[in-house]
Amino acid sequence: MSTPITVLIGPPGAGKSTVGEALARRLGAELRDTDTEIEARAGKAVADIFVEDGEEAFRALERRVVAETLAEWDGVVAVGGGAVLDADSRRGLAEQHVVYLQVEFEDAAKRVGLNQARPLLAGNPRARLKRLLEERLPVYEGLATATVSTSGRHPEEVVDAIVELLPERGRNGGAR
Ligand SMILES: Nc1ncnc2c1ncn2[C@@H]1O[C@H](COP(=O)(O)OP(=O)(O)OP(=O)(O)O)[C@@H](O)[C@H]1O
Ligand SMILES: O=C(O)C1=C[C@@H](O)[C@@H](O)[C@H](O)C1
Ligand SMILES: [Mg+2]
Repeated sequence: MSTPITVLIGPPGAGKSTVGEALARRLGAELRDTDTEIEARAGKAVADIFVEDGEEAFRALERRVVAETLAEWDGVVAVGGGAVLDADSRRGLAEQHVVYLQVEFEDAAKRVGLNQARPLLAGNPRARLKRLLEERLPVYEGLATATVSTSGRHPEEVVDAIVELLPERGRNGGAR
């Protein structure tokens, strides 16, 4: 059994994957991005899982990957934006050091773009993203050990802010 150094949560466009990579590099640790792990296991992109198997199948796989990752990973973790919607995953996250990456709506909209493969935003991406941010805000805030704003900050500046807030073990790159 291992414990991640920290777990990044936040909505699409918060920069979990980008900042997660940069944070892991800074700490000399490795990143596990649950979306990437799900894609590896399913052998297809997240968007294709949504289309071919449905969101429920995606969420079931996500629940398993989150549980296994929290139990076995000792580096940095980035969880999919909607992983916090699952009660079991929330219970697991409640025992972790969790950084909520905050993003203003306009920044998230710009970062996500309109052409990218984000199945939950299909249809009317701006309206869907706005509602998603509003609905999930209390869930992200409720799980956060620390909150870091990403708007107007370069990913490396976001990493600076996270490192400041990490417990001692994290700042040593996970050495105990
Ligand atoms: N601080 C930042 N400033 C500007 N652009 C950023 C920042 N962080 C990430 N980006 C850009 O925003 C886009 C989305 O970032 P990323 O994929 O890391 O978000 P995410 O939170 O992992 O989203 P998802 O939940 O969909 O996986 C990428 O093109 C990335 O380069
Ligand atoms: O916010 C969400 O619900 C999602 C975010 C992405 O990370 C992916 O996990 C997927 O597109 C769903
Ligand atoms: Mg991501």
